[in-house]
Amino acid sequence: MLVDAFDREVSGVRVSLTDRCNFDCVYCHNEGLGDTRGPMAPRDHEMTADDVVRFLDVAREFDVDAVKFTGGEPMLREDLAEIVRRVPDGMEVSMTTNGTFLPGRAPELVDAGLERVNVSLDALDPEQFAAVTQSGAFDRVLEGVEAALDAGLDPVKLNMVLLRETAAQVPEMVDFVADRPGLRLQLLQYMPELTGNPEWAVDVDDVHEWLAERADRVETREMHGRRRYWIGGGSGDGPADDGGELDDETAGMVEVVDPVGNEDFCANCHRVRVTHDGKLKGCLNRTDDLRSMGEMTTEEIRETFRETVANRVPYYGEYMVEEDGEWVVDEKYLDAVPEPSD
Ligand SMILES: Nc1nc2c(ncn2[C@@H]2O[C@H](COP(=O)(O)OP(=O)(O)OP(=O)(O)O)[C@@H](O)[C@H]2O)c(=O)[nH]1
Ligand SMILES: C[S@@+](CC[C@H](N)C(=O)[O-])C[C@H]1O[C@@H](n2cnc3c(N)ncnc32)[C@H](O)[C@@H]1O
Ligand code: SF4
Ligand code: SF4
Repeated sequence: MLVDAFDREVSGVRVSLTDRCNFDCVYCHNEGLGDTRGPMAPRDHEMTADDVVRFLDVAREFDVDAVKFTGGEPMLREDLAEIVRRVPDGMEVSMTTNGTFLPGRAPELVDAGLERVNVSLDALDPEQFAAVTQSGAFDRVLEGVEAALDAGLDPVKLNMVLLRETAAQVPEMVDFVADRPGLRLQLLQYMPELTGNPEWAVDVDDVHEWLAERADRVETREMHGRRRYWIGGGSGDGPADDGGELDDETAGMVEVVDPVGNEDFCANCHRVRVTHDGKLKGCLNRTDDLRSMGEMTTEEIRETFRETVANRVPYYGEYMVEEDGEWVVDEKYLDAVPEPSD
């Protein structure tokens, strides 16, 4: 496995299959690339299925054992099932999607080898959902969640971005997953680094505190040091913290993804990203470290992957340092990486 200069092994890759999307969420970071484009926009700069598979074969050579397909909206790729089917053995295959295309297509993806899915759902109130996603597809997303569960993709994680406008929906969302075996909730701290509007964020410490009061068990994931709260699902004599057993099948699980200004999160980051047009990216938040894989020959991919890992640095605490309470780019990185040519 490749290891960067900060002792972080690279065990996962996140592949953006397109920068097109049928939604236009107000907060979207598009995996660090700015605005998404419309679903019908030209696709000629997207990696082909063969490119994606060649890349994954190289990643597997380097012992990467998980791939996440994302975007834009990855399900706009009509060849998605083919790509999933051709993922090399030994890699867990998951996808993050807005869910609208899961009805009707979930079974074929499972058949092709998809193991997990995260579905973005920012509110249970249709009007708030429409305001955030700038789309009216709320019912369709709920159908997508059902389709994923029916196809056996559980646990299905619902991704909810924590915004001031929708934060009041968190308790309802927690109940929603706690009442429904097979569902989990990820509360995503709003990341303003690439999208601005820091005033949209809520204080994530308050969210942790609120969850800790309700949780029967709290655990910390090695990946990013993320905290998980298990709610409900006590059996035996009482709640788990009173000596009863906690049943993971019936308990609701809520994970908080809180990267903003979080040095521990970055110190435990094991992922490299791939843009839809075939560039490697060592950090979600950076646009100055993109490396083109050129014609995407196996040798070019190998070389670019090695270089990307060798140059990866934790964003908070290394690339960004705190000065007088403000995060600023450490001077030594100001001219570190030239913009790649296409
Ligand atoms: N800054 C930062 N944010 C991340 C990182 N990974 C995930 N996130 C945030 O979490 C969001 C949801 O991520 P998902 O694509 O659903 O995947 P995930 O939750 O990281 O992955 P799994 O737990 O494996 O399903 C991302 O869009 C980011 O906002 C990361 O490495 N760095
Ligand atoms: C960029 S989307 C791509 C996949 C798919 N279109 C979807 O929405 O699930 C991946 C995830 O990023 C999250 N996301 C986008 N912009 C964000 C931001 N500024 N802060 C936190 N999460 C964000 C979305 O909510 C979604 O769960
Ligand atoms: S659905 Fe995903 S890619 Fe599309 S705008 Fe929303 S967050 Fe961005
Ligand atoms: S280094 Fe930090 S900000 Fe960058 S991708 Fe990893 S966890 Fe996210």
